Amino acid sequence: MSPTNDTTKRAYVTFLAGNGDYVKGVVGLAKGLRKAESVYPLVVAVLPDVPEEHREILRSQGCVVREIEPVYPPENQTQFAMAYYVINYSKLRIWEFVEYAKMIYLDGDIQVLDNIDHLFDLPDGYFYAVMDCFCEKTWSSSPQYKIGYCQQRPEKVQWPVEMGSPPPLYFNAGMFVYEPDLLTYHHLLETLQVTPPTSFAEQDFLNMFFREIYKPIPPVYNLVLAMLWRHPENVDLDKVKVVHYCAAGAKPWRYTGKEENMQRDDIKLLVKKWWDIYEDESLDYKNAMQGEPGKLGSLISTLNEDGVFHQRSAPSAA
Ligand SMILES: O=c1ccn([C@@H]2O[C@H](COP(=O)(O)OP(=O)(O)O)[C@@H](O)[C@H]2O)c(=O)[nH]1
Ligand SMILES: OC[C@H]1O[C@H](O[C@@H]2[C@@H](O)[C@H](O)[C@@H](O)[C@H](O)[C@@H]2O)[C@H](O)[C@@H](O)[C@H]1O
Ligand SMILES: [Mn+2]
Repeated sequence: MSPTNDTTKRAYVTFLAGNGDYVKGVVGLAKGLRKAESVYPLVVAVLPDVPEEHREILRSQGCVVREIEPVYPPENQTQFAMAYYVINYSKLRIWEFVEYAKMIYLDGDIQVLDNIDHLFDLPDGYFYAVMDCFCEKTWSSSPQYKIGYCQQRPEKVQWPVEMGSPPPLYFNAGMFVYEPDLLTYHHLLETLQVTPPTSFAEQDFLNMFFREIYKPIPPVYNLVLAMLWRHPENVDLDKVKVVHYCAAGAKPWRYTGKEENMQRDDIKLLVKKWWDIYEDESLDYKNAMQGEPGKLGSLISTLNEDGVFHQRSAPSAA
């Protein structure tokens, strides 16, 4: 289906929980999208525990702040790969944002280094995301990890016939292109309540739920950092548009360089890129809006329901 070309119904969306330091990740993301000259707003879905002071910081950076209620998986004894993953089920609320027809979800620990607005033009009816990697210790309880199989290099270790068919293509849920829709939203929540949780929480659940319409997009749209040491042959750093700081110790705002792989030159370069954007005051919303009109294209600001000005591109002449 041809995608909606109503640019007012397109937005980026991220998720923020807690009163900790992930708010820095979201500020960095908002500034990175501005540096990449994206013409769409960034919606931030915040849990009730995000303090008003953090919400104000996000509004002052031009974000549209939307409070969501938490989503919990059914009672379970699951050991998540990371204990805090349980809060990530709340990401499912973004299917309720039906004032938008097409959204690109980005984790708060993601940075956009190059304009990716063209992804909004992908045909409707599919779920687009980048394939993940199974080689990190976080996967150690999975059958793939135990036999050394990874979808990034399927020819390296063949999937044994006695284990049935290889797992379907599996995406990283830190970045995806999707269409908010109330029927899908209610189906997601109903299905969640009857689905036993697994180690990668909502990422596993989304992979199961959207497996029929999942379409892989190139790794330049979500560089899962472990790819740099697990599958360097699949990475061309000069072409990467989106960096996902999901490896242990890689969150730029917490970076100490002490964890495994964190002394790599490419990691140091990517962490510096994040900090350069985060500390660039010319990218602050209040300053960027005073830039010469040509710099940010002929933008039309509209007042949104939150009473926050945010930018939209002028409808293209074409
Ligand atoms: O304390 C937290 C933990 C997670 N998140 C949000 O949930 C996303 C997923 O968590 P994370 O990126 O840490 O998972 P990873 O990609 O590292 O597995 C983050 O990017 C944030 O957007 C948050 O806001 N506060
Ligand atoms: O709640 C589960 C999370 O699962 C994913 O992170 C994982 C995955 O990328 C593994 O492949 C890595 O090994 C690991 O480090 C990393 O944390 C998503 O990025 C995150 O948004 C969220 O869905
Ligand atoms: Mn992440």
